[in-house]
Amino acid sequence: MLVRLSWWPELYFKVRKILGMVEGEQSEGYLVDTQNTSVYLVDCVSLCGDTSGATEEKVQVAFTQAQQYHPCVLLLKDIEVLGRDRDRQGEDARVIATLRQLLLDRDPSLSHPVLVIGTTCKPQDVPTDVQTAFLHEVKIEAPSEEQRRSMLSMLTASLPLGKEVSLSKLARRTAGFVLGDFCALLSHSSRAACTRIQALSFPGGLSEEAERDFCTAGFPVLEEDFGVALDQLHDAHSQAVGAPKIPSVSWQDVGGLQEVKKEILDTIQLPLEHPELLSLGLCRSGLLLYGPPGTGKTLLAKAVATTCAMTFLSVKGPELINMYVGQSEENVRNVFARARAAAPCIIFFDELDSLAPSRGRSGDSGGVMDRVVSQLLAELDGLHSTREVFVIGATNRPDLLDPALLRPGRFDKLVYVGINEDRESQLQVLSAVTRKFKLDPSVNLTTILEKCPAQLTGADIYALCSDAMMCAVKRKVEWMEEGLDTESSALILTMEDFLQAAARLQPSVSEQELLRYRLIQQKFAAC
Ligand SMILES: Nc1ncnc2c1ncn2[C@@H]1O[C@H](COP(=O)(O)OP(=O)(O)OP(=O)(O)O)[C@@H](O)[C@H]1O
Repeated sequence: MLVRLSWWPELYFKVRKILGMVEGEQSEGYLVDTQNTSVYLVDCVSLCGDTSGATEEKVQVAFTQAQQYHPCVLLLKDIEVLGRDRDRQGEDARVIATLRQLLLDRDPSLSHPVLVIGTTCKPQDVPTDVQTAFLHEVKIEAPSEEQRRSMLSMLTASLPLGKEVSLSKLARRTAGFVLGDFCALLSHSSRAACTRIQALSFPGGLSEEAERDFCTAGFPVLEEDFGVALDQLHDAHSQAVGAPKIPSVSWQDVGGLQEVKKEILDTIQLPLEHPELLSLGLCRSGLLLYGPPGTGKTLLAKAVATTCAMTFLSVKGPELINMYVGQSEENVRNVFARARAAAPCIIFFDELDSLAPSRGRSGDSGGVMDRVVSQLLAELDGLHSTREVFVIGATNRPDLLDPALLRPGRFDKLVYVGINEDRESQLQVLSAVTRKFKLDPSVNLTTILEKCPAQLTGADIYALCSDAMMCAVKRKVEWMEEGLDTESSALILTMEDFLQAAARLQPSVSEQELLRYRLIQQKFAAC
């Protein structure tokens, strides 16, 4: 693939300067330039032999071959794999020495040298002797919105796009995406377009040959196809250690919790809207939501991200813990790096207590958790220089957290998210959850709540509604079997569905647990 160097201006000017091209010229360039410069691409994995000698020989051959094409760029992909022994733990001194020598020894008689560019996504794994043999080090950050737009416009230049497709909008929705992600986005969108057209025009399916002809003829990719592809990619990403994504939870989806909403918005929205306040250096970047499970902590954080048009990176504490030495700390570092790349961003740490328990008490022999907590503290302290990344932590057990986490400048704002104990707040939640349902006119939400236990979390009310929905679905299926209803008619929930569900509803937080949470709340309110 051609890589447009203007996306990475620093790299662009260095390459042009070294290749002897006019310095400071403003036109855009490609890695494969028009001035008779070739790129000789070598995947370093293919250079790894069974023995040090074999690897050394392959490396030498690669350099000799590149020399034949000069002036050229020798692009060594994933250079960190060279100079590692076979189990990738220790270093292979022989290969490192050879590579260093090849990098440093250039034929001065050549007017245009072979320019060696090494690429890596793990700079910490590149042996120091190899790293220091390179003259320049260019860190390629995740592309900005403008660069993403420019990438999209180049990659879609030959694609027939629907009129309503806005590349600027797509660039805004793809914070944190890199070039590879855009290539995947395009192939997923084309596939979605193909599936859509086939389903519409050829419901019976196509023969293999007809399908090939159809694909060759081309078809327009619409905004909805990009939407499908983006959802697929975001889902795939979030299977790994979370990927930033702008959620679609509105305040209407959150019932009650007015006070908590206000506290969060004051902490996050105010500094974003009034950056002049930031210059005083008094802004918070961390907020801790605590309270019983299912009270809407995650939902609240998502709603804030949606309202402030921020990307949302959700990470569950245990997901970051890894058995390999140093990997857990690196996972923590990566989360913050991803968030910075997708700024403005909210990092939501769910189950924070499992990621940052009190140090010295976690009981793991290698002190892994202590190191993770220290890394997390360092990253939180570093947030003061990156103004657009906020951290929201959520936990059911704030008493288990390392106290250093709650010091000023870190998670210094604690907000209790409790269960709904009065019918008024329960009604607000029930109205929010049933907002998108089709209800029979006989449904009276207040009467339903009177039949429910006195103390309910948001998740309990959600369970009540999904149970009522199941009753309605069962009834509809029965009616359809009897020929009394059709699949296309809307699913309507009746009062009877809700009453059946209410009779079965068990509160998820017991009286005893509630008492414990109240004690915790009192303890932290007094701090
Ligand atoms: N205030 C609320 N308004 C509407 N729905 C709510 C509310 N609180 C909770 N819910 C519903 O309950 C579900 C679970 O809530 P959520 O995951 O936000 O709770 P949580 O406090 O983060 O739980 P946990 O501590 O177990 O992670 C939500 O998906 C939502 O459907």
